[in-house]
Amino acid sequence: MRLQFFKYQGTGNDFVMIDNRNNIVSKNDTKLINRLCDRKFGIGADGLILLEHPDAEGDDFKMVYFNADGNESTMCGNGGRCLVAFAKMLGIIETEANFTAIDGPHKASIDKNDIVNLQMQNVSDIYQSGNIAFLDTGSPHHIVFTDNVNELDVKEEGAAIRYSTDYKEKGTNVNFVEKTEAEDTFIVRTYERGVEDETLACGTGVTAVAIAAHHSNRTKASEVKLQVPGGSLSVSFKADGNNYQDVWLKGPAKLVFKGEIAC
Ligand SMILES: N[C@@H](CCC[C@H](N)C(=O)O)C(=O)O
Repeated sequence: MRLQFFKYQGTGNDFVMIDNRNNIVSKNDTKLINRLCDRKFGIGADGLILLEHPDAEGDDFKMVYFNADGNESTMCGNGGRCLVAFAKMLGIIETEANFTAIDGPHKASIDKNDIVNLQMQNVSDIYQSGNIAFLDTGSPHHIVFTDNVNELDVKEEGAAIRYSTDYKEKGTNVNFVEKTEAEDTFIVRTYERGVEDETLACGTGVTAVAIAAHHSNRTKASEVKLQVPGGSLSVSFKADGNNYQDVWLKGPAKLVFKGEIAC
């Protein structure tokens, strides 16, 4: 069988996209999904996303996300943004989208330059102690504020935290963050669970970083700019004490190529 796929990237976080409205891919086929994401034996990607018919009334589509290891996982912010661009390319939406992912409903908009603004879940549960924070923005994120982010071995240091006894059950994503000279701008490098390596960007990760930076008074901005190895993202929110609402993740989402693969 030959499978039609589309490859997208959002600030270098890359995804295989499959239109699964006819159930051509089984969600239990971990081996196949892992192989499609493999950079030597497959297409190559940090994750794979199935676009499916919506379950919820008023939705345009449903998002089902898998990490590169082939396992279904929690929310992917950059993947959600890329899925909106994919839905536009398929003619399912024009400039606005409503869809449901594993963490609940999302709204999004896309402009003529493929800049996608995606509403993320509200956050109120934030652990913060010194240079460390932990919060869930649809996916779990451990955050380390540091002053030498570009000198770190993110794969080695991220893995040590991800597999530590604190997180051993489910694991976590790990973000290393440095504040720039600008009051509202941070540099972020992320180790992703399920990829088990540094990726060029992580949407739920930068969302967590923006909220943690504001919560710990590292910035007063309610629109935070994040510089990641793959480009620039921004996160805006309304803060009321520990409650972060109306949280939006914004940045580019681009088609890289499309093709067919034997499987
Ligand atoms: N790249 C993602 C996060 C994907 C999920 C993560 N790997 C996990 O399993 O928690 C993003 O853009 O948010």
